[in-house]
Amino acid sequence: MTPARIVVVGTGYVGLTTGACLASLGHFVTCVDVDRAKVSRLAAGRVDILEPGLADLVHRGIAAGRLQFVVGARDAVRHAQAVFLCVPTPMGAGGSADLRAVEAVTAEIGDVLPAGCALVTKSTVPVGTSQRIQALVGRTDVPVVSNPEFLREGTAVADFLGPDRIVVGSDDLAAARWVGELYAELDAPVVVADAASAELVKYAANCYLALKLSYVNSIAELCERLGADISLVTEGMGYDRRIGRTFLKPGPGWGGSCLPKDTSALVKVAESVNYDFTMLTSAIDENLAQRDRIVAKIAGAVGGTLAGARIGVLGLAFKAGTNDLRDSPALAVSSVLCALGAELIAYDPAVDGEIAGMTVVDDAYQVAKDADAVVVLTEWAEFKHLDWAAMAELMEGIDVVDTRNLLDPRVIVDAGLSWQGVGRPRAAARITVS
Ligand SMILES: NC(=O)C1=CN([C@@H]2O[C@H](COP(=O)(O)OP(=O)(O)OC[C@H]3O[C@@H](n4cnc5c(N)ncnc54)[C@H](O)[C@@H]3O)[C@@H](O)[C@H]2O)C=CC1
Ligand SMILES: O=C(O)[C@H]1O[C@H](OP(=O)(O)OP(=O)(O)OC[C@H]2O[C@@H](n3ccc(=O)[nH]c3=O)[C@H](O)[C@@H]2O)[C@H](O)[C@@H](O)[C@@H]1O
Repeated sequence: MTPARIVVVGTGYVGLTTGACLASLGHFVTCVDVDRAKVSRLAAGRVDILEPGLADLVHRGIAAGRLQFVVGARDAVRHAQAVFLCVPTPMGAGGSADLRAVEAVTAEIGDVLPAGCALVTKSTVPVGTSQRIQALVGRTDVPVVSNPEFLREGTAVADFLGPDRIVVGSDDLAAARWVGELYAELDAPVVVADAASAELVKYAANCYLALKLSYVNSIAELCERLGADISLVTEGMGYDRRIGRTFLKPGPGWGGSCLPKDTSALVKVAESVNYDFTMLTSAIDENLAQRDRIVAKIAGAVGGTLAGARIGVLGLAFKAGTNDLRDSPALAVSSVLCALGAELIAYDPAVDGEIAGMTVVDDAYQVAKDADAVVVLTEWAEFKHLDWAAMAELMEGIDVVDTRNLLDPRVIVDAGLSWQGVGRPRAAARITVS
């Protein structure tokens, strides 16, 4: 297709990835943000988030004259053919999606958008938002199109350029199709839908993933109580193509910047049409229960009392491959441990700086020093390859709680330590009698 003039508003995980990737597909993209310092850094080619390939695409886009960064959406959109809204939609008071940023940008640019320019929501927004935006713009010559984004943090560029599908929805189907064509270079099915269906796809997908994870954490709990091994159970389940092999790993609960807020928002959307979405509220409750079970497991590892215990924490990010701490289960577990009186020494390969309630150090061995127990909360591969015999030497206690089932229990036991994971049999340290 002929390259289009595109404006992307918001340069976070989604906006920056969208801008840089659309530029790499040949479009002319202007990225806008309210954060002046961020815009200056990006204009100089400096990318702060940990996303493989993103900095490279930004550099190439700038060098090719197809990508620029500015402050001020109102001026930027005057010649745009499409404006992508990629601003935050966090959990608002009461649990619904907070649409203030989406509405603020719409109000800022509505009257200066050129006729025919598509106003595209890539931010995750509840059903009905397209209509709301259309009403706010108050113009019939500006079609509003929902184009939800499914990328994951840590693999944002690869996900954007190799998506499972592209969803475009609008009550103006021609506009939706045109937005779909902006991705023509990509080899992906395009689902063209009405606005409400497109908006709901996003929540339905994220909430399904959350349901799957809560289910797997529940099965892991059953494994512990019944003497089964979740790694074998999920292996056996995963070969069934109807179930699939991904999103079957138990952990300290699911988190991140989206699953928690999106599950909460969909419960609220359901409430607004008098539907009590008990299946989803159960998944949310189960996620809190999982965190509490993990805390209990850690307490058990230090003899039942966390007060005064020194716990070494490996991993703070909400999953491996990102430095994003938003709604991180690792932080949620840590804050309960801290509230119960534990002393926390933490290390994450992608996180530095101060975090309340813990001492953040810059290598894993410092975490082990004098620790009563070491807890793996994020599944960074490097934790697997630590010298666990050296870790054991440094530790005061012998317990390793591996909430991601990341480590090889034999390696831990060979190092003279005890291992316990989630939903798997424990591997106790061998007692050597001299
Ligand atoms: N993070 C993710 O992996 C994914 C996020 N989403 C959705 O995408 C949306 C954005 O999420 P993230 O990229 O994670 O957010 P983010 O917090 O990383 O970035 C948002 C950016 O928007 C800027 N911004 C805020 N208000 C603005 C305004 N009025 N004008 C211009 N810029 C403004 C902020 O300064 C920030 O740079 C959310 O709705 C989220 O649910 C969807 C798929 C994946
Ligand atoms: O809307 C969004 O923001 C995005 O939310 C998630 O992506 P992301 O937040 O990057 O993280 P995931 O990889 O989905 O992981 C979410 C949480 O589930 C946990 N998880 C994931 C997989 C698994 O098997 N087990 C498990 O505990 C992770 O550790 C993490 O805490 C979705 O996977 C994306 O498709 C979606 O676009």
